[in-house]
Amino acid sequence: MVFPTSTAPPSWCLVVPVKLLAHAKTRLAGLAGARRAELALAFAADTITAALRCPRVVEVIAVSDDPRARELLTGLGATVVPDEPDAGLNPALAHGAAVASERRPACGVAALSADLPALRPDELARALDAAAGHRRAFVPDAAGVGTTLLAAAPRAPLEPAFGGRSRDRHRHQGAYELVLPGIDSVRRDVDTEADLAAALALGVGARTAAVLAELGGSPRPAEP
Ligand SMILES: Nc1nc2c(ncn2[C@@H]2O[C@H](COP(=O)(O)OP(=O)(O)OP(=O)(O)O)[C@@H](O)[C@H]2O)c(=O)[nH]1
Ligand SMILES: C=C(OP(=O)(O)O)C(=O)O
Repeated sequence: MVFPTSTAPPSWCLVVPVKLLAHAKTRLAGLAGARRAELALAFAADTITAALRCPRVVEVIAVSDDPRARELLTGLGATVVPDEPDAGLNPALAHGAAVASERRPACGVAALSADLPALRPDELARALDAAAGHRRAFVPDAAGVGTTLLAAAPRAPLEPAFGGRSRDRHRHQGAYELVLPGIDSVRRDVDTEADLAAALALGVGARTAAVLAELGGSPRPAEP
């Protein structure tokens, strides 16, 4: 997207939900065994590292009660807030969005899945730039069933409806569906071993690559 020279591109505050690692990525238990929590944390860390490198992103707010996640993600530069009201994914996202709006009232707020280990900052910028023209907009996941990014303009309510077939839910709510070329890494969430193979083909971040290497694979890290 081209912005007039006198106008800065819109800035965004991202909200990234990270549930207790012991309960995360259960569909990867066969692959990761006892390292499943480690792998879930690596996904979140790579997602947030890429998000923080995106020039449109001024702050990443991780919503998590997991002590290991809180420590690592704070060290990466995220702002970490408690998982309130402790009522599941969408209430956690609404809480993070409220914190984001209070801290950054001039910014758009976008919820981003924590399981995007191949995420690239330039592709995230492309998606956020496309979202900027809309009150609410979303990116469907690679399978076309769920959602990986839900964005709201400054002062617009986020109204997250993630979980299961959230693509249909967000569409029926009236959020604009972003259908764009060149955002594969934003859409590539990883729930299953097949998803992970697809993410590896795109190139995963360093922390995911390291955990997979310890598990015996030979992943291809993403370009910096
Ligand atoms: N803070 C917070 N994040 C959540 C909660 N539930 C899910 N998430 C996050 O939402 C995203 C999607 O999570 P799910 O699909 O429910 O679970 P998952 O751990 O990815 O995978 P499965 O165990 O295979 O279902 C991930 O980033 C999770 O960390 C919650 O109650 N609180
Ligand atoms: C929560 C979601 O993702 P998943 O369950 O696929 O991780 C979603 O797509 O709304």
